[in-house]
Amino acid sequence: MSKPKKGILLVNLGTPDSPSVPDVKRYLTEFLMDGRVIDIPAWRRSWLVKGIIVPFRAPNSAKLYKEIWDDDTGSPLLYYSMRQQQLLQERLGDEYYVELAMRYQNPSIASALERLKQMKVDSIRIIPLFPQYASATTGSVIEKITDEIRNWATFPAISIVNQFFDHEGMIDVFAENAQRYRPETYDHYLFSYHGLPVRQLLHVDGTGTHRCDEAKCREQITEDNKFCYVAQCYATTRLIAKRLNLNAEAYTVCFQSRLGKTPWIQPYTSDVLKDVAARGKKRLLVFCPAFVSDCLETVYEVGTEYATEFKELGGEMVQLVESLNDHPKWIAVLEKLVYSDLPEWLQKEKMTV
Ligand SMILES: C=CC1=C(C)c2cc3[nH]c(cc4nc(cc5[nH]c(cc1n2)c(C)c5CCC(=O)O)C(CCC(=O)O)=C4C)c(C)c3C=C
Ligand SMILES: [Fe+2]
Ligand SMILES: [Fe+2]
Repeated sequence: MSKPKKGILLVNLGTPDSPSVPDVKRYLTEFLMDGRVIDIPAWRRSWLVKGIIVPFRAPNSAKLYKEIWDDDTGSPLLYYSMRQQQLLQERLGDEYYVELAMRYQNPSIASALERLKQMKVDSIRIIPLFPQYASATTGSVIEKITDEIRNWATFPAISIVNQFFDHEGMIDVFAENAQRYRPETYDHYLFSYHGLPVRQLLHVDGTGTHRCDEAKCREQITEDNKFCYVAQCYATTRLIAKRLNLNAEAYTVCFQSRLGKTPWIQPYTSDVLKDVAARGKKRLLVFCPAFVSDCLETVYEVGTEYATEFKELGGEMVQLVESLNDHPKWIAVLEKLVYSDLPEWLQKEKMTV
């Protein structure tokens, strides 16, 4: 019998094929028609997404995508995801086949799974590239993969990394990336995570018994909130802050990229900018630890939009700490996620983060 062949499937969110309006429309339609993203009845979602959100949003989103699109490498999200795939493949060697897929658009999950099937792999390790668990991201990737493989005649051994919000190596890379900006020279620090509609914070213990109790989730991960996105965002923050010796008054956790009129997780980053500017803070260092690759939401929303807004409010500068991208230590973390049977938080005796 030949050596075992192990398949690895990295999955990130997705990006349009190009910054043209038709490609952005196609991307937004697939993304927002996902029932885990816009979690309302299908007929209303279809009417809202196809009739209102996409026609009105796509031309503006296409302009923003043009701002971040590189002539040679295209979308930063796809570029860094491909680098992660390539570098992880180099680290793991030829016993492994590392595939990359995007939840929306290309390379598609169906095509990546088909390639793994054709390679006759014995196992598939699925790594959704979202440190903190959310139904709209990791949950959606798992649902989509399950749908795609439903009719396979034979299943290889399949395993999933469902969260890695407290991975020490990941925390180290964010802290190390901050060092190059001399963090001690800033007068406040933001940890700006992608937001979610509040109504999606149900089932935070996995049984449907508990919903998010934000006041508690800000403090600790427990048995009752171990799948809560908010609790995990605060836990990631505490660990990075500890690595950088930041005390609790020096930083604020906030949530960006709100869509629509329903309440999303608060505080909103745009409100926090106003608040810190009013408190006379001038120099902000901003971390975005929900993203493992730089993308529209980091490069443009934080690096350009929030930076401009903050200056208009009287601030001096906003510095974005780049994401994990192709940092060698991040690729080493991915390698550990390939090997580890249990996530770090399950290996600890008590959940103390
Ligand atoms: C942490 C990861 C993410 C969560 C959680 C998430 C939830 C979420 N997003 C939208 C709507 C949009 N998000 C958009 C872009 C975008 N979102 C993420 C990640 C998460 N989203 C990333 C990495 C990106 C950037 C992709 C890129 O190509 O660079 C967009 C598109 C851009 C725009 O038009 O503004 C939308 C729309 C919802 C509704 C949601 C939760 C329910
Ligand atoms: Fe998003
Ligand atoms: Fe919570």
